[in-house]
Amino acid sequence: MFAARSSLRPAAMGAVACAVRSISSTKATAARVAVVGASGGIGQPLSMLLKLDPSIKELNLYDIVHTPGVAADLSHIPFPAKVTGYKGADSIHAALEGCDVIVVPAGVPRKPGMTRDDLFNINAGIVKTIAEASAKVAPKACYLIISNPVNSTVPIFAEVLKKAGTYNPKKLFGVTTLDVIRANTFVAENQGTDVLKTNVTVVGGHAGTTILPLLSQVKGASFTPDALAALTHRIQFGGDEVVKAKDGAGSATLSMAYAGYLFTAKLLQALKGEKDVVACAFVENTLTAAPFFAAPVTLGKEGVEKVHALGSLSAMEQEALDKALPDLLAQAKKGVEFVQNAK
Ligand SMILES: NC(=O)c1ccc[n+]([C@@H]2O[C@H](COP(=O)([O-])OP(=O)(O)OC[C@H]3O[C@@H](n4cnc5c(N)ncnc54)[C@H](O)[C@@H]3O)[C@@H](O)[C@H]2O)c1
Ligand SMILES: O=C(O)C[C@H](O)C(=O)O
Repeated sequence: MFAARSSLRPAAMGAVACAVRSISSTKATAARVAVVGASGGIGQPLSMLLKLDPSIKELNLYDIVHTPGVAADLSHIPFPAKVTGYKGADSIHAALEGCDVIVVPAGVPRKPGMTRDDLFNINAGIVKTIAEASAKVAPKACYLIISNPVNSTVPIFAEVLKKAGTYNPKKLFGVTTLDVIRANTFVAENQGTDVLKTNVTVVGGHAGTTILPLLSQVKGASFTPDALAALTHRIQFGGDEVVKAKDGAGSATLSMAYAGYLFTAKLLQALKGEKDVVACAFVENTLTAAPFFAAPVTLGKEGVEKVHALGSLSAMEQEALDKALPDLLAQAKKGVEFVQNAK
């Protein structure tokens, strides 16, 4: 339980637009943010939530399709961010240039029966192209990777930046906030507690059994052994629940847009100098043998300020962590080799 309640629910997420708007007159606007994959199931609602954030000055929407329409639509919402649509590969440099934060929900989603790793063959190339453009025109930006499989796409992004000589491990994040908000929802339901006061730390990776909710650290909670096993499984396979319910029409989009916005908003607050901003994210660290591992992170003006230790784990959590590490290592290696072997 590292994150305070406010750290996962920024004030601007009062959800009611007028409440958000009332903040806009009091906060200086500054940030330039790009969304890559802005016309997709996640990209559109995420872009809308970002448009409602008064700390954003410019919102650049890039995709290979439809961005002029999405941008025109969002531009009529009366918030400060200037929204511009960029469509097609020729415009990616213009879209990313000068951005402080680049959020990446580009690529194909799962269908029932698929694992996230099954998306690798298509999404690895997409993410590599975006990383190359980022290294060229926005080498100092923070990069927030949503595209799956996150356990491999983040190492791909890092490897491209390393090749270009622009990699800064403090500024590359795999977005695992959806695992945290799912955990909060399911735990509060199970415990009969206020979901707005529930904060679960989720570490590890973002795929099945690599997702490790630390339920032993939830303050005040008490789980039966059956509930513990069922909740852990539901948090780990929450994505599959949505994929199955959508029945071929994709994976989580709305909850992911909310999660993506939440993490972006936290980062923007920290970049502006706000202190003690903590959120879980999949970042490079030495907590385990895996090169990237989701953990609670203090965010600061330069990105990652501090990666927190995992704290004490139950025997079940330690066992799950030990089992997840070979998968995390293999999935990271697959990403790195994809870039190293590319022509
Ligand atoms: N990290 C997470 O927790 C999480 C949660 C949900 C989904 N996802 C992943 O996010 C990705 C997007 O999901 P979605 O439901 O929005 O899919 P979607 O198909 O609805 O949208 C993807 C968008 O990416 C665009 N795109 C494709 N190639 C591109 C390129 N080269 N450059 C820029 N844009 C490109 C498409 O045109 C489309 O608009 C998937 O890989 C999905 O698995 C991750
Ligand atoms: O399940 C998926 O494929 C999408 C996403 O990673 C999720 O957790 O919902």
